[in-house]
Amino acid sequence: MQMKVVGHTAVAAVDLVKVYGEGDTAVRALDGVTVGFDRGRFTAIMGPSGSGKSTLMHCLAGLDTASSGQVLLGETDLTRQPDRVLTRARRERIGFVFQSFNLLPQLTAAANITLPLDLAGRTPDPQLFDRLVTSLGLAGRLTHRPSELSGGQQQRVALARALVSRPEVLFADEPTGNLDSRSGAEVLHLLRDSVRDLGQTIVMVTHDPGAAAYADRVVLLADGRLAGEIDRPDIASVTDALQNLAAAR
Ligand SMILES: Nc1ncnc2c1ncn2[C@@H]1O[C@H](COP(=O)(O)OP(=O)(O)OP(=O)(O)O)[C@@H](O)[C@H]1O
Repeated sequence: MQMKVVGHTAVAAVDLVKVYGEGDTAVRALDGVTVGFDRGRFTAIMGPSGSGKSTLMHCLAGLDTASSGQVLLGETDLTRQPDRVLTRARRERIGFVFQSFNLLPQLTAAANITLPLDLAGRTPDPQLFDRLVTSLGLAGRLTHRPSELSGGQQQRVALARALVSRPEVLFADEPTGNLDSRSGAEVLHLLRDSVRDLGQTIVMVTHDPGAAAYADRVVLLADGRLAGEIDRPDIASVTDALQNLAAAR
């Protein structure tokens, strides 16, 4: 199946299949998923454990290769690129925020934020850097090392690091999974602000209906297939949808 790339789609999966293993033990983690993610929108991917959320995100982000189907990042079909192009796309076009903050302990917050750009030989845009550290509440923390920062502050450094390169898509994998509820809410607010203020596109995997309620849209997966979506979700609509999916199993 060919999908026409429309200008407002930042990243899309087209009839995406991912099979782990072979023969009797093969697992069809993605079973023909077609879904697009609009530019400048915040989408959460949800579904029961084992439904394929992480696999979908990893394939969309070029961290894993699909068995068949396409992943379109803008106009680039990531499934047809050699490793070096994939590596460049991950470095230059995609941002990541993970549950574990993945900061380098020996570097200051400022050096962690600019590290990917430094490695790529690019100079950070000073205005964007200042705007991000101010809006993320990090201005007074730039010379601190990760061990001198709270979990919430470390995740905000990771967010600044992801945003400072102006990625086409920011992928967030359970970004609040290691945070207390107050720091988690702060990070979710900041994700939403980056969509509103910078036009950032965000795709987030989460188990938490409270986190998903910050998104503009929820995409539901079950057994490796698309199982519905919710526009302008709130906690009640997401909780109901997840309960319906669990009851249907
Ligand atoms: N590397 C792997 N090798 C074999 N099977 C795998 C591998 N990674 C994932 N799977 C299987 O693929 C299916 C989908 O897994 P995936 O991690 O994408 O689901 P998920 O919805 O993110 O789950 P969770 O909510 O528990 O993190 C599961 O059945 C899982 O066991």
